[in-house]
Amino acid sequence: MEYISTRGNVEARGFIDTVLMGLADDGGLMVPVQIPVISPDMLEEWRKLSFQELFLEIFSHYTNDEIPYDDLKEMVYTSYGNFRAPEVTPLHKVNDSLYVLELFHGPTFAFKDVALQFMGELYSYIAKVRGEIIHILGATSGDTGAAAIQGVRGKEGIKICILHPHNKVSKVQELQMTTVDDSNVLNLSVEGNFDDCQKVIKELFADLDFKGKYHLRAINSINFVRILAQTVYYFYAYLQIGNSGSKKINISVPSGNFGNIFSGFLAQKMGLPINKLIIATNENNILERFVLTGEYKPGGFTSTYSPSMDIQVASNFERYLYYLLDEDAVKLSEYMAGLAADGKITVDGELFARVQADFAALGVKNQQCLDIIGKYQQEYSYLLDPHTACGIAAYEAFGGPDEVTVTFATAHPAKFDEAIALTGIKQEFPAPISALFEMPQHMTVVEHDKAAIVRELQAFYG
Ligand SMILES: Cc1ncc(COP(=O)(O)O)c(C=O)c1O
Ligand SMILES: N[C@@H](CCOP(=O)(O)O)C(=O)O
Repeated sequence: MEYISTRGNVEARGFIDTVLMGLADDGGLMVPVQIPVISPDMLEEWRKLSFQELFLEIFSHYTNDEIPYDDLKEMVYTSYGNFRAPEVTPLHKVNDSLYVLELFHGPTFAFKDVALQFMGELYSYIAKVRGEIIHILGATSGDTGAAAIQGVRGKEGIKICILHPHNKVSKVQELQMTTVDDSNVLNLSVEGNFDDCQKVIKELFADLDFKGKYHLRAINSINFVRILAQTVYYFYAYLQIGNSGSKKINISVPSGNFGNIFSGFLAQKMGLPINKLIIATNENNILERFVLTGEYKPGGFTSTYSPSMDIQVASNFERYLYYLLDEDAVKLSEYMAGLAADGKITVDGELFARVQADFAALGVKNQQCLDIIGKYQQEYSYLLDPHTACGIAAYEAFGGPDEVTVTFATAHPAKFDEAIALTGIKQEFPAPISALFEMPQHMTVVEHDKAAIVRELQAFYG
């Protein structure tokens, strides 16, 4: 398997080089030359596999034996050894038409742990066997940063710098990142929003001299390995539901940077028969507007009760557009140039019809999000975090009578008590979260100014 850029100007390369490249050197995103297709018989075989075994099967189609099987296996088992659920991502049945896939049993209580605990092991492995210097640079609206830091803290040969928007992440998210005192971790708290943080890091990755000189590596979903690791739980959820009779299976995904739902799109292309892929967003509803109107137009940032999804510029939209344009890198580059020049992309006609066939989408208002949390607590004694609540609202909007919907629970409610408290519900924090409130914090507050951020990075990476 080789990997190329959505923009067509990067020579094809293997798995490890793709991981190391992160953002493609031509400013695009790396994708496999050909997506492997899993036959229905093979899928049936996979039904009996554990999460870890499924992970190994899926990755074997992508890694070209660049990592010996036993090494990969060890990384996978180590990555999920510290999850609080033996199934890694257990499926919780709410009622006959709704399941919740709990993706929050990792060390930082959010779905990002699933891919990032593995990426921590992978980067550590690459540092050892290839002698590569690993200087991670990432942007976060709260969860990616916490999971990535946890995945690599204290690891030899690795340094990590994470930019988060100052005072725009939840208190628990901030504490998870900033109470880590390992010397290989730097937290920059940027006066701005997540889009501002992501824009700076993308500019730095696109500056090939800077990227090369400081050995910058990506942990955000611009890195294809993040997307691939996230496909595993789509397969796992689908196969765990077992025989749903004649019912079709939908998946509802709280969405922001479009990485998680793109993993579902990839799983579908690999042959997983998902019925509807449902995009759930909050009031930053750029993705809903795209699915409803064909216009993708970032702008009008709003702070909401689901802050991790307060995102306007969705990184992986480019990967989807590439497939929508039938893998035509020239056309894709024209669309992206149009986005840079006009601030929007519009698709119509047959392309727009395909978008509407690929996704359903709902932007959930703040009050509706709180109402859903209250309703599920009252009716099912099941406490949702505000991101998951958006996913449930979208299930309620799009789930059909002959369908079962799996909604992804992307975070534990304890991470977002600011919103939960507004519903009047009092929750108990898990011990590792309570402990954070007693620990000293380490972060540097910086202006939203690229030059100031670069100075911090130069001093840190050396
Ligand atoms: C809790 C939570 N839910 C949903 C999302 C949205 O996921 P994605 O950015 O992959 O669309 C995020 C952040 O990305 C998140 O942290
Ligand atoms: N919500 C995310 C935003 C970054 O998304 P990523 O999937 O590209 O890492 C976060 O928690 O930081």
